[in-house]
Amino acid sequence: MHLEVVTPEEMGRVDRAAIAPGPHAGYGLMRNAGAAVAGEILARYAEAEGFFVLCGPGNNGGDGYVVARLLAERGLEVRVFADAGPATGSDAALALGDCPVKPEPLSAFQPRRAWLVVDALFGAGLKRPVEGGEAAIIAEVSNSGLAVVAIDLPTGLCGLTGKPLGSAFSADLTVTFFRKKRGHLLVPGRQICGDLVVADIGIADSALHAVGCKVWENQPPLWRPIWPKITAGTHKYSRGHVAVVSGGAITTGAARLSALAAARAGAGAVTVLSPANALSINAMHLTSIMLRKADTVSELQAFLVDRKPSGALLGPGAGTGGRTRSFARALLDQATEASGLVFDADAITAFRDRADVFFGMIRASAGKVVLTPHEGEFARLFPELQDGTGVSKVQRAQEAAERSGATLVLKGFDTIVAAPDGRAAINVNATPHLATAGSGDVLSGIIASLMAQGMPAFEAACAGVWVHAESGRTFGYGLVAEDLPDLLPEVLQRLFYKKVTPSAQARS
Ligand SMILES: NC(=O)C1=CN([C@@H]2O[C@H](COP(=O)(O)OP(=O)(O)OC[C@H]3O[C@@H](n4cnc5c(N)ncnc54)[C@H](OP(=O)(O)O)[C@@H]3O)[C@@H](O)[C@H]2O)[C@@H](O)CC1
Ligand SMILES: Nc1ncnc2c1ncn2[C@@H]1O[C@H](COP(=O)(O)OP(=O)(O)O)[C@@H](O)[C@H]1O
Ligand SMILES: [K+]
Repeated sequence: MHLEVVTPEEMGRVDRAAIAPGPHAGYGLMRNAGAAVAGEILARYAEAEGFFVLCGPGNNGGDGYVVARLLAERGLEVRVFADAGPATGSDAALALGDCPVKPEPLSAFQPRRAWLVVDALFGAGLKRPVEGGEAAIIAEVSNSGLAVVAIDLPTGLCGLTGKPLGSAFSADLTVTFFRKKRGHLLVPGRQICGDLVVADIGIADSALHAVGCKVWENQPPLWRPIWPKITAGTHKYSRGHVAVVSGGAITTGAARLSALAAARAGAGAVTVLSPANALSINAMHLTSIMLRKADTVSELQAFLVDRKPSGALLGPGAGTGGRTRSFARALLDQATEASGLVFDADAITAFRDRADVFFGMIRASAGKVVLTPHEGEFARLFPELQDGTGVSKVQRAQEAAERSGATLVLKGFDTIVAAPDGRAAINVNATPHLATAGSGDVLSGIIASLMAQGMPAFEAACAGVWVHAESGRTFGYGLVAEDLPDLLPEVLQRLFYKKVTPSAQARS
């Protein structure tokens, strides 16, 4: 499985590198692309009574002419619609020349029951909002309810941002080539694409080297090889010790959710640091998790010196005032290279008017730092990068990571993890069932735990986001945040399952 996710511009560079060898290599790739699309159509829509192929003026339209030819050569009923023809001498012009079906104008299009629409209007070359004749035909097809197969990208979907540019098709199936594009995975693009198939059209993997892609789909191969190992010599503190800062008497639940999640994710010891006024309520609800009083910075510092936790989490239920800010400073100041620090929820909001101070503290810290904002919290620290600016969610997270010096987890259905060095991952296994109070507290606890166990920040964040989402999917309807930590063992068994025979002796 290839996990790189490219931009349309990067794909263009890959295409150009692939077609450099000869004058007809471009048309060769186009024929392969069209054959891949036709193959998927025949496999999935064999019962269609006919095929409308809508072709644009560029190479996406060229792919469409290839599909039309291949379907027509099988004796199937095919009608092609196009307004502007391809540029003379282009690959698309060669494809049109080989196509036995004469194009009709878009205005002649009329839906017919049981026919399939093949969308080859615009793909990676979409440059401006879709309007006019193309917008009209998109509306007509949408109203007709006919199934749509999109070539490369549904027309109107921006392959970079995942957002529509003007009118856009909603496809049932999208067939793209070589690698997924960001717009296929970001919302709403992911929904607009329908099923997504990535076809091999003969471009060598090495063509990616020149592009230096640093964005991946978040899947276990990215981080499973460095998931913390346990052996016969492991003891509880060598598995990582996580400190979770609790809020006051009526906001303690969030920290306990995080603490339990940290323990379930493998930390050998977890301590809740509680204000005096919440000690008894925390004590009543904690069993394997330890508890220590920490009202002041000096009490926190004494704990850090005394117990040397390898991870800490500040934010869930912590409050947005001076205690949270001074605790953040103490954690960052005393961190070593082995320390993993997560700042979530209130710890992010506490710095809303002092973002640059916070970023300065993060940069000066020796620790591995992860910030886990949802869009609202993100906008408080990075108002100029908030959603709606036309910039993709991947780029917003990358810029925020670079600016803050922390690994960013920008949450949502399409959570982005971005490292300050430009690496980023797009998560794809979340379920809307995760939209429940406290679910983010569980996530931050898992990430703190994985860093405390030695994982680097980017991989810990990617792994945490994936197992958190997988837990949500495993439960489904009725999920509340309390369920998530208890689902982690099942998810981790599936992830690391090893067959054990009855006579096998344990070696590790
Ligand atoms: N070897 C390869 O390269 C391979 C590429 N492949 C295929 O090529 C596709 C990319 O092709 P592409 O670059 O020609 O872009 P494409 O999506 O056809 O659109 C460009 C045209 O549309 C126009 N236009 C844009 N927006 C518009 C709008 N809103 N409203 C109206 N017009 C608009 C734009 O006009 P212009 O701005 O130049 O005036 C230009 O004429 C890719 O998606 C894949 O399917 C495969 O064959 C595999 C091998
Ligand atoms: N619609 C959704 N689809 C998938 N995941 C979601 C959705 N809404 C929220 N989530 C996930 O649920 C978690 C919620 O975190 P957050 O908003 O911080 O909640 P809380 O503060 O209540 O703990 C995040 O991991 C987020 O990515
Ligand atoms: K298309």
